[in-house]
Amino acid sequence: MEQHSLIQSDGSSTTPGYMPGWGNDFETEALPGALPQGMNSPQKVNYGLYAEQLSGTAFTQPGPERTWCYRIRPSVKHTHRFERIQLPYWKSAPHVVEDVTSLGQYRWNPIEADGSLTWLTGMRTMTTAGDVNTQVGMAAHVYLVTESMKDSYFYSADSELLVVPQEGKLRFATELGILDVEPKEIAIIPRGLVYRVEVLEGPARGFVCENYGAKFDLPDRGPIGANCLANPRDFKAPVAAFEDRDVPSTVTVKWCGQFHETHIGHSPLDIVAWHGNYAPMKYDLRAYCPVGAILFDHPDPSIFTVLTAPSGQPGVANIDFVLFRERWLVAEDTFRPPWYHKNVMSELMGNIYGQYDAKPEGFVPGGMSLHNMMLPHGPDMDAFEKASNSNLGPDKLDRTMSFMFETRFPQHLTEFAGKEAPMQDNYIDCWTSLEKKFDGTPGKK
Ligand SMILES: O=C(O)Cc1cc(O)ccc1O
Ligand SMILES: [Fe+2]
Repeated sequence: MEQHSLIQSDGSSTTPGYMPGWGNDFETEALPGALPQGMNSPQKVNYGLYAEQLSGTAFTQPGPERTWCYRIRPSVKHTHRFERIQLPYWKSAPHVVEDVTSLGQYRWNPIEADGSLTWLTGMRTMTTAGDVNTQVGMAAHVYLVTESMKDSYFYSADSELLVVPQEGKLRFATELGILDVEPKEIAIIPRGLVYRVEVLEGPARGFVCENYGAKFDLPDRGPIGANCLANPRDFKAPVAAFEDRDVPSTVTVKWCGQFHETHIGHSPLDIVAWHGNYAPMKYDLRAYCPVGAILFDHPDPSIFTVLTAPSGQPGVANIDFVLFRERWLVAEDTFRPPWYHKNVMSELMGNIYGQYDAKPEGFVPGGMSLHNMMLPHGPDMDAFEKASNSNLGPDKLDRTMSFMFETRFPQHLTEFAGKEAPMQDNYIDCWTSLEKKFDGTPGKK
């Protein structure tokens, strides 16, 4: 066995296997007969395994999500005494920096990795919103990863993580199995799940939405019906994979915004079989089927929602994850790019690759922008002029993918975002040359 790999039921250690279906009740075993049938908690489990439940929702919540795990050692054996450690670039809400103002339109160039960084040391928080202690809101991060975690594991008690790779390829070796993810794919890592992150192709860069609140779910499609947007079958959970390795290891826990570390004598990725509906997932964004205007006008971008995390108030998301991908533009007599607007929600955008229609220049792959609550924004001068004057045949918006983390809570810049990250100081100039066309006479100008 390779030192840092999981053994799978077919004996291979490098090719992850996946099971389809968002929210499915999965069952999977890496050794035959390891999964109890007909019950969860038999007096003795086969192979001498321990049964352990991982509850991702309150026991009594409608539609509970939980997974039963059958493992070599119970997790409690993994958690002796915790020692506080510092990961100064990973911040949690509430976090308002005195001399950094979040009121403004902001844009950043891609952040580059500096030195050797792991999933933990390479996490750079850009914004935080809400409050991790009351389980509302989110944080937006950029990750820069050059090194695999070695005998080192992590879980977040605070949050589920939505991972949006932009460069490089990562492996999430989790308690429930392996997920490999690369640009144009996403991963969703649930609260409480232990994993290590390995670099398959580096350096790796991407974005993370850390969701402190209720889990991401597929949006209701309303009148769209039962199909399109993100279809449940395109989400994949890993098959069970475990390792039986007795080596000194560390487990880092994120808990109420603080990081603590404990030492254990073995790999915690020791779940041989599991069943349930609380699992990590990956999704290929190329499977997303956009629905949009086919005659005139520009619908609200909620039509491009991939996943939504509810806030408790119907229709008002704690977070929407929205995808602007390749699509045909066919609307007649229409200004086709996003309109100018102010929004009660706060919009953080990232560019995965290509050109975004409202910002042909400056919003580059790996870059980000922030348009906070009720701050006006919209197409830059070039986009406005082009879209106002072009001949409107069917146009393919091709080779492009950007996304938005949109939250009902204002997003506060971290010190890193305000002072260290490559902010474009001249961003708001992209609108200054929009000139007055009005001269009191009717007619289109
Ligand atoms: O570029 C943005 O600001 C995101 C966005 C896209 C869109 O199509 C409509 C509104 C909107 O906020
Ligand atoms: Fe917007």
